[in-house]
Amino acid sequence: SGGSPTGAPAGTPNGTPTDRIVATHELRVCSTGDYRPLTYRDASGTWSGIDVDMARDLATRLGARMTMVPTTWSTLLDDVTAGRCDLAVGGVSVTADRAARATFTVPYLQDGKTPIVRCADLGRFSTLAQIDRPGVRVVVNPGGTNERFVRARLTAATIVPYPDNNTIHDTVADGRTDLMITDAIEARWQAAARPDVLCAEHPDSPFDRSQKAYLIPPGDPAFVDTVNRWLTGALTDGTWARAAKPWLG
Ligand SMILES: O=C(O)C(=O)C[C@]1(C(=O)O)C=C[C@@H](O)C=C1
Repeated sequence: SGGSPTGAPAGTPNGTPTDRIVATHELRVCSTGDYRPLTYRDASGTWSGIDVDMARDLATRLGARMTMVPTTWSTLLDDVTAGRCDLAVGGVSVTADRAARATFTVPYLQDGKTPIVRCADLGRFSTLAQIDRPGVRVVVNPGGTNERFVRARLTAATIVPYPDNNTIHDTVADGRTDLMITDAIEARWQAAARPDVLCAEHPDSPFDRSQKAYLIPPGDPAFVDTVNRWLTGALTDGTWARAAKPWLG
């Protein structure tokens, strides 16, 4: 099943998730591995994170094994639309450009952008007016909504691109940069990981609001339904809470 009238695979150049999962019993999960507490790939290549555990639970429910497919924030959408994975997880924000080319599940988290600063600087970089001044160095990981936010909202501050989102917070901690603007769940986690050094500025009242969801290749509404049913259940039956506990306490 799943073939288009021309015989070419439906959905993406690599067929649909449903067809692939039925044929291979494998769930291929794209993730960047650089966004704790949601997705993390350590130096030895071991994956962890709330969304990684969630994807593993989905795979189990599908009778499939999970294979992680490393991606980056700049290439995630192309990897999904090309069908290089069946699902992308790990803090993916619902955006119009992504929704135009692929399909989001129901959202599982509300979030928003907030500064992460040296605790010694708490209160200095709280508002965008305080941040958007000459000489203020704002570090940003490329390719995602963090970059989009700072490039849209800051004109006077110096935007410092930094490629490795697993070590980017070190640049704030040791003074190479002044702050990062990122999702509150990340700001809170990084601040908790380095108490008295890194502080989340106002994570309960972020600059904007966004929703996190999982992203599915286009053209497989049956798979979207399956994942939505699983996700809706997982949010209420304790599956999400169990995945979150080791990270969020
Ligand atoms: O692109 C998105 O949707 C994200 O929310 C991912 C994003 C980003 O905005 O760059 C968010 C926080 C992490 O620091 C890494 C990536």
